[in-house]
Parts: sequence; structure tokens; C-alpha cells
Amino acid sequence: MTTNRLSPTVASNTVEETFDYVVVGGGSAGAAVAARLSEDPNVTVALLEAGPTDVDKDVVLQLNRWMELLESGYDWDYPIEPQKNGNSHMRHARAKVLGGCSSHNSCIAFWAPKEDMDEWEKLGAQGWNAESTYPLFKRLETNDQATGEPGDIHGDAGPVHLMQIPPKDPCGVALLEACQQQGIPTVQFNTDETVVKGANFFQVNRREDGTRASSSVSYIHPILDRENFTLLTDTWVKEILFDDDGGVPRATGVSVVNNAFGRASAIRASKEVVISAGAIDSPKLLMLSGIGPAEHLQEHGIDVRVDSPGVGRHLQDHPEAVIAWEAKQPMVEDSTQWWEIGIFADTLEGSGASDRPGRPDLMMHYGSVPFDMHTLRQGYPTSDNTFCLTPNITHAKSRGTVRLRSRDYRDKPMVDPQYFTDPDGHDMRVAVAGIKLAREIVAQPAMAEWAGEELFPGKDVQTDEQIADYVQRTHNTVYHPAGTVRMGAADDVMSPLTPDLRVKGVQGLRVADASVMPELTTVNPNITTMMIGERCADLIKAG
Ligand SMILES: Cc1cc2nc3c(=O)[nH]c(=O)nc-3n(C[C@H](O)[C@H](O)[C@H](O)COP(=O)(O)OP(=O)(O)OC[C@H]3O[C@@H](n4cnc5c(N)ncnc54)[C@H](O)[C@@H]3O)c2cc1C
Repeated sequence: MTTNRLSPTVASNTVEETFDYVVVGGGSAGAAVAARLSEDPNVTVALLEAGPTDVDKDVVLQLNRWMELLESGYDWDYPIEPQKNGNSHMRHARAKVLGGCSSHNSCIAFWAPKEDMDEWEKLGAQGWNAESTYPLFKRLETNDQATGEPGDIHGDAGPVHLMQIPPKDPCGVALLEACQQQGIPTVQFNTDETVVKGANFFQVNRREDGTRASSSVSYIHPILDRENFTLLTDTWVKEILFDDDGGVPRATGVSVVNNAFGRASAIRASKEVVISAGAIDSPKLLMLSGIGPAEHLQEHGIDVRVDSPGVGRHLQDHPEAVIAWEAKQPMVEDSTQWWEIGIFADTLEGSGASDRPGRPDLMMHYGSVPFDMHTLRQGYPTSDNTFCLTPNITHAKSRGTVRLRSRDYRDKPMVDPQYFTDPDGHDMRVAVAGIKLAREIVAQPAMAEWAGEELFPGKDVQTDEQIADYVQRTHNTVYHPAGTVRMGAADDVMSPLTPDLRVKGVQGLRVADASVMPELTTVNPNITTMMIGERCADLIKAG
């Protein structure tokens, strides 16, 4: 274990310590929870992170190096189960380092649309509407678009720095012009207007000097000296501990190891345990601790503490297709993070037919790097000088599961996103529409100086059936799993959490991370996940 205030390395792992609050997982949400809770000097807070610290680690801290972290030692790197309609080769990157996925993501920073937040409340998450959550988005950010004027929605005093990417990439600038020629206007993101049709360079959570404004950099680095805050990195929680005597079980702490063969020790919480291990590891940890679908736990010989059938269900993601062109001119050799532009649109699915009017059903990222990780093995040509568009489905209807492989905490869980299995085929229709729209944009005059040969899927792939077949074999993910421990109404048995993030059936235990989302956000969810951490701390402080 490494700590911020004890000796840097604790040789023996048999220490037992007690804190008021124990937060498990120092990722996007967990770091925010721990930092906000420890603002009160009268409570003690421990933040437990399985991965190492990010302090002084350039490869983690420098945003433009983020792709070096995929499938590296900082990645839990979860394979997925064989997919009936999707790409079984896909892997789910999940960061194993302080800051969690905010330490290895591309830092595209979005406020969730108001409609998303209001929908959460409609789905049973009472109190999570736009009116009550937007002040938290404002509180967490220092936005370079903030004016300081009365009525400005942006924050200028929060821990997380958001900045507009400067339009330096000439291919990207041409692409925006092509979007306009195609009828997609250039718009500013992160105003309080939801962008249904529009494109621009992103806002990113990054500092001027190129350092990512991860949750670690933003919330934890500034408080490492805080007396009542203890950071334990390289500390892997294998189980939640409970007092089961006398009625409703109460979470009393966690059992931890500092390596895969280590002897376990206990870290106790006198008030509450908060699980913030992310959308794959939070359900895993709950199930290892006896909270989950009874039949599944019994199958693995785990005593059932709470039969909660919704744990590990409703796995939702943003699956993405990819289309790439050889570039006629040299592509940029430096970039903020290589994926600088977003394009939103409503496809035929979205106009009128959508069950989410006022929100786009399609989003694309523009990448200035070769992105052939799922096409090369399928035989498509590649090149080092390429650009690509990656249409993703903003509200995919397919739902998957996270299940235990065994009762051994060291085993990677079984992640089965069940991509493109929604019965009415919505997800594939949007993906196919996305590939077609990408082609229309790149065929505009503004891209004539840039667009060379379409490398994949290529000119021979034209019919909807051909495009769908290509997408099925080569799609990736935007890496946004969510919803696997969702919050919902008290009487909704498929929602393991109440709207105040408490785990139903036990006391002293909450979950705060992307797993709690009743529905994945239309946009990239990292800033919303930090907001969940902020709100969790508020809920705990409110008692
Ligand atoms: C490659 C990639 C790129 C992305 N790009 C973007 C982007 O540009 N913009 C955006 O908005 N979103 C992006 N995302 C998604 C976004 O980063 C995540 O949705 C968000 O970080 C999830 O936060 P979380 O708090 O739920 O979990 P995490 O941030 O994953 O935090 C979970 C933490 O818990 C730790 N942990 C897990 N199990 C245990 C255990 N048993 N004991 C102790 N610690 C444990 C993990 O090591 C991790 O640090 C990206 C994600 C990935 C993977």
C-alpha cells in the first residue's frame, strides 16, 4: 500500500485502520466523493485504489499520450464474451491507476443534456433532474468559456479545468466546413442548448500546459496533505465486510490485499462505505460480497446477503462504427488528444420516429490517427496517414450483463455487452445511417484536398446489409459502459440503488460511479460521472 501521510510503503499488510468513510476506487466519481467528504475536518476519509498513483507519471498525466495506456499495465483490460451480433474481439479498457478512467481517457468534456437528467428522474431517480444537477456541473468546473456574468451557466472556480480545443488541425477545420456544406452547422458545445445537429472542436478537461484535468489531478493532488484524508493506492478491495447480526446487514469496512497473493487485512468504516469501482468492477464487488442475483451467486457458492437481480444487469454502452480514408496531405503530428471534433445528428431514426425527441441519436468523433484495431485482422487496407470518423449510437437499446466468472476476486468478470441485439434493430440502423452520413460529409467540396481512398469499409460496401455486416465485424466502443448498478424507485426490484445511492437491503453502503446511471448520457459521460461523485458527497453530508 502507498499512502499520502503514512510511510510510502507499508511492508506488512496486516494493519487494521478505521475511518469514518471508506471510498473504494479513486476514479472519476470516487476521487470527487473522497475530496468533497474530507472538506469537513471533523471526519476522516480513506480513498482506496487498486492501481498505483499517477503522481509524476508523464504517460498518464500528459493528455496527448492517452492511447499509450490502452492494454498497458495501467489497464484492467477486460475481454468481452463472444457476441452473437457484434465484434467478439473487442476489449473494454478500464484504467487501473489513481484517477481511474479519467486518467486514461481522451478528456472530451460534456455537460449532459438537460433532457438526459430529466429522463433520469422520470426513470425513478428522484432528485436527479437538470434543475438540481446543473448547479453541480457548474460547481465542479473552471471553464475557459465562463464569463463571470450573472446568469452564465459556466463555473469559474471548480477543481476541473475545461478548455476549448483550438482549431489548429487543418484537416479538422476542412471537415467542419464540409459539415456546413452538408447542412450540419458549427455550434458551441456546453451551452445550455442541446445540440441535435451540429459540430465543432470539443471542450476537453485539460490544463493549458497539456496536463489532463483528471479526477486525480483535479480533486486529489491538491489535498494530498489534508490531515483527515488518507490515500491508499495499490490497495485492491476483494470484499465488502458486514455486520450481519441483528436485522439489516450493515457495511463495516472492506477486506483488502496489496497484491494478488497478499494476505488480506481489514479497513473499517465507522459511518459509510462508498463503492466507486466503475461500471464493471462495482457490480463485481457487490456480487463477491453477496449482493446480486441469488441464483448467480449460489452458482458460484457465494452466500446470498441480498437477492438483488438488477446488479450486473442493464449494461449499456456507446458502440461505435469506424470509417477511414487515406489522407492526401500529411496529417498533424501533434494534437491535444487526436480525437478533437464531435458531430451530432439525428438520422432517420431520430426525426420524429425517435422516442427521445430533442436529442441526437447519432454522434461521430473525428480522429487524426490510424484506427485499424478491428479492421486490419478482417483484411481491410491500412495506412499511417489517415483520418477517420466513428459514428456511435447515443442511446443504444441493446442491454448486456456483468457476471462473475468465479468466486475468486482475481478473475476478470464476464462482460457481455450483447451489442446489436435490440429486437427492433435500432442500434444497427443508426450505425448504418452513421456510415452513410460520414461518407456524405467527406464527399463535400471542402474535403476534396484531404480525402483520398476510403480504406474501410471501402467503396464495394454500399448496401445497408453490406454496411451492417461490416459494422458487426469491426465495431469498437467509445468505452462508456454504464447502468450496471442503477438507481431507481424504492419499489423497483431491478434497481439495486435508491435515488440517494444507497444499496437496497443493507445499511451503510452506497455506490457512486457510472454504474448508477439509469440511462447512459447522450454524450461522453466522464464529467457527468464526476457530477455523480459531487452529488454523492452532498447526499452523505445531508445525512
Ligand atoms: C479509453 C477510454 C476513453 C474514454 N474517453 C472519454 C472521454 O474522452 N470523455 C468522456 O466523457 N468519457 C470518456 N471515457 C469514459 C469515462 O472515462 C468513464 O465513463 C468514467 O471515467 C467512469 O468513471 P467511474 O468513476 O465510473 O469509474 P473509473 O473512473 O473507472 O474508476 C474506477 C476506479 O476503481 C478502481 N477499482 C476497481 N476495482 C477496484 C477494487 N476492487 N479495489 C480498489 N479499486 C478498484 C479502478 O482501478 C479505477 O481507478 C473513456 C473511457 C475509456 C476507458
